[in-house]
Amino acid sequence: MNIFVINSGSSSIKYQLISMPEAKVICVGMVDRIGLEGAKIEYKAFLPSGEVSLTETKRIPDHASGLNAVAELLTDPKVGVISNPDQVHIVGHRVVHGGEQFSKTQLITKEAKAKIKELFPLAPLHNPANYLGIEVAETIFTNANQVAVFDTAFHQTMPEVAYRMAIPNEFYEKHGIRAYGFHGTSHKYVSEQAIDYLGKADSKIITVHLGNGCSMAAIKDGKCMDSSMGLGPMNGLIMGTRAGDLDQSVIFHLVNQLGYSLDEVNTILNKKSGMLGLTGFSDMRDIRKLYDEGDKTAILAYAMYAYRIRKYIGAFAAAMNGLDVLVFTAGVGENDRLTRKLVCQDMDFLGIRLNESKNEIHQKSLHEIHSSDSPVKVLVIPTNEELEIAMQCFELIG
Ligand SMILES: Nc1ncnc2c1ncn2[C@@H]1O[C@H](COP(=O)(O)OP(=O)(O)O)[C@@H](O)[C@H]1O
Ligand SMILES: CC(=O)OP(=O)(O)O
Ligand SMILES: [Mg+2]
Repeated sequence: MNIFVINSGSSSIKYQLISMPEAKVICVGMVDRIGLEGAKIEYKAFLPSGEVSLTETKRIPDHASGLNAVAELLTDPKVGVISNPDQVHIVGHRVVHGGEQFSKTQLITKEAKAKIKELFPLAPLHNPANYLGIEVAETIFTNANQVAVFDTAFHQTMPEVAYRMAIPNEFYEKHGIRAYGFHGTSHKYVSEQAIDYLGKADSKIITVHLGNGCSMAAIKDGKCMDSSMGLGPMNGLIMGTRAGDLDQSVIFHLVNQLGYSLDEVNTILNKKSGMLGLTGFSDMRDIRKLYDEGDKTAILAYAMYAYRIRKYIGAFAAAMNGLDVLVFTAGVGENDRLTRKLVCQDMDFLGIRLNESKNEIHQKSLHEIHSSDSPVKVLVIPTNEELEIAMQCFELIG
């Protein structure tokens, strides 16, 4: 059974065609910089005759043209992996916000689509792009089942004490204002990998997902107990372009004293803050270069980025009354040794002892980076949201 997974973001589409149940990747790629100068499509296919990789730079005005271009590559007589779209049996979509309506993977029906649309205001950077991905996929893969896998679903086990906010009850009861948590597919995938690796289902785990968006989860006995993200994917950690936790009075000050509109404040906090606001760059590789040159803004930004993560480690260890495993994942977590080193420094009181030379070795698979006497295991685990989505689709329909 062929499952085509679409991870549709605000300016990119990541995709994989996976054959299940053997979890064999048939092709993988990404459409980047949609609607911007220098848009490109990356495509890598594993054909019986060998591997084919190509990058096409072309105008991609919107998600629809991006997905159509990918579908053309999939069925291309030379580099394609299928002869027509009907050879895709399921299309699995990452949908970021599922609210309280969706705590599980869901077949996409008319009603489900309407509910996903209702959630646009809660994840304005993500859900509209996810929705568009569904609409376009329905026109290309007309005979496939369309399935939604929600970022919020894994976090639905959080206890009320963690997800409720101390504002008047009616806002929760009538309007669903509460913490939801995001990147759940990734937190679920890496925590299950950690449990399998250690052979201990009743572990107390903290997963640290550091990509463009960053979040942490507290996971006890395989269940999510808390998340650093809230109503939308904005708060908690310092991210590429998002501020994370912020004193609410900053918003009122920006509006009432400095004259910004609420829309402008939203753009500032979502797109112009975080590492970008502090250093002028959102990509950690650029910031690392500045850091190595001794740039003071980069040194401070790195210190703040790590400090925020450290505070959440303390909080989540307290929430679970202990900690067995700390997991780093996603682009920064898997690759940036400096971040891991700064996070784990002086965490001895919690039982976290990093082995600095192990931390420096780059490996593309699950590996340990703690010292042999460390009570807490520290693991780097590559995430694979696309594979997790394919597995959940297969479980639902296959
Ligand atoms: N070798 C590396 N060293 C440091 N940071 C890296 C490296 N590779 C990727 N990254 C970081 O990972 C981020 C993207 O992570 P990713 O998980 O792909 O995010 P997203 O899914 O949110 O787009 C980039 O912005 C970059 O900062
Ligand atoms: C939920 C979220 O922040 O997603 P991303 O990291 O893909 O922006
Ligand atoms: Mg991601």
